[in-house]
Amino acid sequence: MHTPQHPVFTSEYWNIPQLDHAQLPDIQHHIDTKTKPIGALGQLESIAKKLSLTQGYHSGNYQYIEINHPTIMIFAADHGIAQNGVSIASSEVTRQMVANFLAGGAAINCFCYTLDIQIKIIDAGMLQPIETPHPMLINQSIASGTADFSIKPAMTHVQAEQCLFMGQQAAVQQLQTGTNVLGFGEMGIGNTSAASALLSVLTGLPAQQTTGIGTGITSEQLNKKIHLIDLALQRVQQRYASDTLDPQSALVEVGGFEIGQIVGAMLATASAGKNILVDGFIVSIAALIATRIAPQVQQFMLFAHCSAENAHQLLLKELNATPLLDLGLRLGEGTGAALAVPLLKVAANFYTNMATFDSAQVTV
Ligand SMILES: Cc1cc2ncn([C@H]3O[C@H](COP(=O)(O)O)[C@@H](O)[C@H]3O)c2cc1C
Ligand SMILES: O=C(O)c1cccnc1
Repeated sequence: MHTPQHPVFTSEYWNIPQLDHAQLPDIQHHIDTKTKPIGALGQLESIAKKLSLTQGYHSGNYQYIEINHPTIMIFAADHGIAQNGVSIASSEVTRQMVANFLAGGAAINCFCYTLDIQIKIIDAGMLQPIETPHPMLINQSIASGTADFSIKPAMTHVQAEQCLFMGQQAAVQQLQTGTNVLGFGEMGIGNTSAASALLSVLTGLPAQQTTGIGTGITSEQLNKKIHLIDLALQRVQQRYASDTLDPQSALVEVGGFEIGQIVGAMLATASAGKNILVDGFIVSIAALIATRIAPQVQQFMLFAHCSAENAHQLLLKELNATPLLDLGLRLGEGTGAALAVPLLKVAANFYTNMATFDSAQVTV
C-alpha cells in the first residue's frame, strides 16, 4: 500500500547547512556590549541571534546583518473540500482574490506597500488560471484544485512530489534576485480545513482540537467541518493502520497544492542558507511538514505571529516556536509575515550599528 519515499521527501535531497552554534557565545557578547541593560531588547535579541547565525555562516562576519529585498511569496490553490460549504466563501474567491493581489487592492498589498516589501503570487493549483501575464504572477499550477479529501486522497504521490519541486523552483528564482528573507503567505478557500486535517494526521490530535472557524463560519458549519475531517481521518486510519502519517502521505491524503509548494519553497530557502518568515496557521502547517522532512530547516525559520485560529497555538507548540506578534489576525495572505519584517530590520540595525559601552563611553 505504501509508495516508496521519493528523494524529494528526504533530508539528504535538501542538504540544508548545519549552522555553527559554537558562534552563539560571541554573538551574545556582541549584543551585550551594546549601550543597554543585558537582555533589554527582548525578542529583538533572539531575532538578531538567528539572523547573525544564518548570515555569518556564509559571510564569515558574525557582527553584521542586513535585510535585503524582503519578499512575500503568496501561493494560491483550490481545495475540493470547499464544495461542502466549510468556508464563508466559495472557491471562486481564490481566483478573485489573486486578481485583487495583482491589482494591488488586498490587505497584503497595503502592508507590503507601506513596508517596502516585494510580492510574488504563485498559482500552485487554482480551479481556473489567470491567463493574462503579470510581472507579479508565476504560473506553476499542479492541477485545477485538489480532490475532496473527505472522500478520497487530495492528490497523487506524483503531484505531492511536483509540489515540492515547483515550490523549490519559485524560491530559487526569487533568491537569485538577491532577496535574503522570504516570507510565505497563501490564498485558497477551504485551506484551513486542509491545514487542520494535516495537523491531525501529523500529530494524532483529534479533529475537534485541530479545527477552527477559519474565515469565520457558523457553529453549524464548524460541526460539519469537524465531521468531514473526521471522515478523512477514518479513511486514512483504515488505509495506513496508523494514527500518524509521514509527510508525503499526509500531503497526498489531506494536503493542498499551495501548502505542498510552500514546503518545497521553505526547504529550498534553508538549503540556500536564507531566512524564512512563517505566517499564520496554514503556512505553519507547511513549516511543520518541512521540519518533518528535514529538521535542520527550523534553524532558518522565524515565526511571525500567532493567529486567532485556535489550533495555531497547538501547532506552534508542536514546532516549539515562539511567535513574534499576537495581534488577533486570522487572514493569511502573508499579512503576519509582512508585519514582522520591520522587526527583522530593526534587529539587524541595532545588532550592526548600535554603539557599544566603549565606543559611546557609557559607564554602567
Ligand atoms: C475575501 C477573503 C480574503 C482572504 N484572504 C485570505 N483568506 C484566507 O481565508 C482562506 C482560509 O479560510 P477558509 O478555510 O475558511 O476558507 C484562505 O484563502 C486564507 O488565505 C481570505 C478569505 C476570504 C473569504
Ligand atoms: O492563520 C491563518 O493563516 C488563517 C486563519 C484563518 C483564515 N485564513 C488564514
